[in-house]
Amino acid sequence: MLRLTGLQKTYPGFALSVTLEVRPGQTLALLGPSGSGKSTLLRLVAGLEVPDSGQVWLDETELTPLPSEARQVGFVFQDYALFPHLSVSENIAFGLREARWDNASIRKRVDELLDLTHLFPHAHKRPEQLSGGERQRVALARALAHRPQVLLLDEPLGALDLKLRQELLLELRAILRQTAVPTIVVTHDQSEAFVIAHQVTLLREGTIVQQGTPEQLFNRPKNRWVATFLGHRNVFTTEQSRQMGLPARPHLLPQEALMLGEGEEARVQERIFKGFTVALELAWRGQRLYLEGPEPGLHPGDTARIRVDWSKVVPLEEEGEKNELRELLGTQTTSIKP
Ligand SMILES: Nc1ncnc2c1ncn2[C@@H]1O[C@H](COP(=O)(O)OP(=O)(O)OP(=O)(O)O)[C@@H](O)[C@H]1O
Repeated sequence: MLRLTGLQKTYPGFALSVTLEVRPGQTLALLGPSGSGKSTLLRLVAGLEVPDSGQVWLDETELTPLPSEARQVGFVFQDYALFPHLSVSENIAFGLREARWDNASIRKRVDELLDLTHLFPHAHKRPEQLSGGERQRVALARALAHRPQVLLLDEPLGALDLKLRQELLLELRAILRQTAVPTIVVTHDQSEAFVIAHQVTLLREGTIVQQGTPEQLFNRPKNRWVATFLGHRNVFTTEQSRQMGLPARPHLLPQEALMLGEGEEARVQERIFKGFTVALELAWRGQRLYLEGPEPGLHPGDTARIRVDWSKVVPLEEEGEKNELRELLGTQTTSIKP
């Protein structure tokens, strides 16, 4: 188990302060906007930065006083940092030679990793002869070579184009599940975090805003900032909620709370064809509602009918509001009957 307890680091105009755990075999995705402190957190765990206070623990061992090379941490950097003059096999073997493994053990370990990352056909190529996705896998194999106790991946797919990212994401997920090393993956892409991680930690300006499983975060976002960051539409302020007849606090109306074709009248304002789905924007109770689904046969200017399942509406905290209040209000979800 990897534990960060009261870990703090301050730069001019920025303060990171985190406490979190990554259980054995689990992947934690660190999600947050640019500048929220994701890379700083990884660097603190890797021993590339010294914290102002707090500790990093691996099981019962405190890593904080140990230099980076003594921490048994595997790190994949955003740019992969491969050695350009070495072959794939030599890149993977590099750290093992440095650690004075014997030749037979190195050969065996490199073969295992070439197999795990499907790189056998490319073993003798140099990085410049590889595709972006292949380079990414070499960096991963190299980070895993010395059987690290912790794996840290900083935007592991960030340098790749969208299609390749999607392909490699599932592969990376499979490799991480197979290696079962506690892993922290930094990403700023919520869908990537959801696919890859058992737990997601959402960081904003150096502070953890919310953590939980992907389902917990997505289905029960804490406040409007989290809901919007995770890609939700229909996120309303207290004032907008009041106009719709909801209690006086912010709310999320998730897609599954909205039923088209029955209920109150709403005016279609926008229609966006997206291929597999069609998105509509509806004017309803003084607000704009966003709906996405199968072809509705509706166009701007048409009158639609919409029914809201109030039991599925999610009350949100005002930003900065205390957690206790949310727990109290969580029980009120089903009592909304405007
Ligand atoms: N060595 C440093 N000296 C001073 N400030 C730093 C240093 N490293 C990071 N920072 C600042 O700390 C803040 C967090 O940076 P960090 O790189 O951890 O963010 P991030 O969430 O990883 O961002 P991105 O997604 O853009 O990579 C930023 O405001 C950055 O300017």
